[in-house]
Amino acid sequence: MNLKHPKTGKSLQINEFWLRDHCRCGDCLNLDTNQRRYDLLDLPDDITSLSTKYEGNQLLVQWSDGHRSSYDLDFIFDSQLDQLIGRRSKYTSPTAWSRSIITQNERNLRFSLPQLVSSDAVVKSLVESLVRYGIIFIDEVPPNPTMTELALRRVFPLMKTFFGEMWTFSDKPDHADTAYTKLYLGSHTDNTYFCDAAGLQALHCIEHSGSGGENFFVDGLYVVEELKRRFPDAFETLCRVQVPGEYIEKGEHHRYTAPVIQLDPLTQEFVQLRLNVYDRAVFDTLPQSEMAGFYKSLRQLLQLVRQEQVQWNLKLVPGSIVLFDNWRVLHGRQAYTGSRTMSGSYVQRTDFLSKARVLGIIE
Ligand SMILES: C[N+](C)(C)CCCC[C@H](N)C(=O)O
Ligand SMILES: O=C(O)CCC(=O)C(=O)O
Repeated sequence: MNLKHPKTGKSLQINEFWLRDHCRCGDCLNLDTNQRRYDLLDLPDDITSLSTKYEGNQLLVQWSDGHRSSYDLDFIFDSQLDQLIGRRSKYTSPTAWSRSIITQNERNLRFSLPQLVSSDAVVKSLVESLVRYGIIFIDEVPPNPTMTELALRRVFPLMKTFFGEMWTFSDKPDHADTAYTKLYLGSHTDNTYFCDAAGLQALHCIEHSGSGGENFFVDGLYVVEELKRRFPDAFETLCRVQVPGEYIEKGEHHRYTAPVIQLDPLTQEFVQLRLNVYDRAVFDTLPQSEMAGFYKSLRQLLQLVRQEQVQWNLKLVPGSIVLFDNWRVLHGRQAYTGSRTMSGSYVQRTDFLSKARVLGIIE
């Protein structure tokens, strides 16, 4: 069916089944839950429009199955792929950062717990910065798990995993993982072994009496853009090759396989960087003849990640929570001495994005 918008003059060739399937009347759509009231197979496959009529900004359709629909023409024209892609740029878009860029913007990343608790506008501003930069800090948080949880729950629900909902860790071997040691941890993203890696990760240094233990953060978006520019073959390889991540301890055996870089299939925009060289399982998803190319590509990415100019080094101090996008920002830790206790939590990706969408920050 060919439509012509009476106001904009734009024309649109529309699939009639799609149009019938997007009837917004109360018989087709539960207007309270936004769920369709019918099974797709209830609609005749050969459904056609018997008559159409423009009435102002409405399109009236009489269907061959006897149904009558009334559409807002703006709804039809706005619900198309070109509009979806165009809308992405209208919302808060990410700012890729090197160390110099992020340190120049640090004032936009810091929020205080008193401000957060007393103002919804501050909550929105925090989520905006998290979408834009992928990292924020909540200051003036009493250094204990309870207040850390209170601060985080002011913005997001928490993600429960076998590590806990809120977790506290030190070098006590509570889990079979290097995080529960004093050792160095190179830049990585967490949960490459989960089907759905945590969307956000919060870390709060509750105490540290010793040396070392500085953290560092790298913007995976910035590095992936640099990889695409400088090493396009490596970029293509890391967007395609399936890399298995694995976590094994008593009573747990998680494994998930996906590319290191995930792009939006519609817009080719960056969606996720899954990079943790430590948690890689046996790599058996490529024929040996392709291994050299893969390792070359992964090494090129890791060399970019380890550049001084992209690494933001900072010491997390008691009272300040860092909250970062675990699908984008890599984090790491210098080795340390003495007693060091960290508290934190994960937030599900879907809950992060839902909050940002409800606040009108993303599409
Ligand atoms: C954050 N917390 C200490 C609870 C868990 C750390 C998990 C570390 C794991 N190697 C990964 O990268 O996912
Ligand atoms: O101990 C830290 O500061 C970070 C540990 C870490 O990288 C992790 O838990 O994933």
